Amino acid sequence: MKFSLNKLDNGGYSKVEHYNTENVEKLATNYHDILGLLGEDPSREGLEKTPIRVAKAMQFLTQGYNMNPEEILSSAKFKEDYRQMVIVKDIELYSLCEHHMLPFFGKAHVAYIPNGYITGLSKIARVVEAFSRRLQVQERLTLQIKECIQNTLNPLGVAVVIEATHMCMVMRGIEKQNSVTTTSDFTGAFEKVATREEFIRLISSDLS
Ligand SMILES: Nc1nc2c(ncn2[C@@H]2O[C@H](COP(=O)(O)OP(=O)(O)OP(=O)(O)O)[C@@H](O)[C@H]2O)c(=O)[nH]1
Ligand SMILES: [Zn+2]
Repeated sequence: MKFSLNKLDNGGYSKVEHYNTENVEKLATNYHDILGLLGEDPSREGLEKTPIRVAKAMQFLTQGYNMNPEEILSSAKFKEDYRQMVIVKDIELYSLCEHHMLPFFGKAHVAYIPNGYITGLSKIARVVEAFSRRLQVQERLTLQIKECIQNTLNPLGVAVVIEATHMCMVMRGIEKQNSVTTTSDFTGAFEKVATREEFIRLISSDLS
């Protein structure tokens, strides 16, 4: 079965240029076979375009591999003397666990204390996006965000907390509907208990 992205992409709203056409077509061929292996009839009307839809969805969900988070941060790095905590909290994230390729999703809270340079606030959220949109484990995601900010901005400290629900623990496996996993990682000034506590207090408060 040969799939062509352009032929099937007739919705008019998809930005084809963001997809790797060759890979989408190869993925679609494989998803066609997977549908058969799952006991479905890939040729029935409702599933006709499913392989190419899934292929595009998977490319979207893993687009972080094509992003360069260090470059994203450096692109909006401004000299500034502000040396207090900057917190961007409640950054939504959607990722895929690398063990089951099932979604995990939740929120990231990120803080840093500038040391001569600040960055554009949206860039912090973009860094979260660049590392989330890959096959991940929550611990590595937390660490990569922290290291990227530390290495690119050289701040006095970085703090990252992620709270997430893993569908591989909800929809299958242990089937715990309400379990939430929290991971955290800190550098520099945030290794001091008082600074860390201030950060935790501010991300827990509605006023921050
Ligand atoms: N540490 C960590 N574990 C994760 C993450 N996402 C999924 N997992 C876990 O990865 C583990 C994989 O364990 P395995 O025993 O190899 O896989 P499994 O038989 O599917 O495990 P169960 O989920 O317990 O059924 C499971 O315990 C998952 O809960 C993550 O982000 N971090
Ligand atoms: Zn999993």
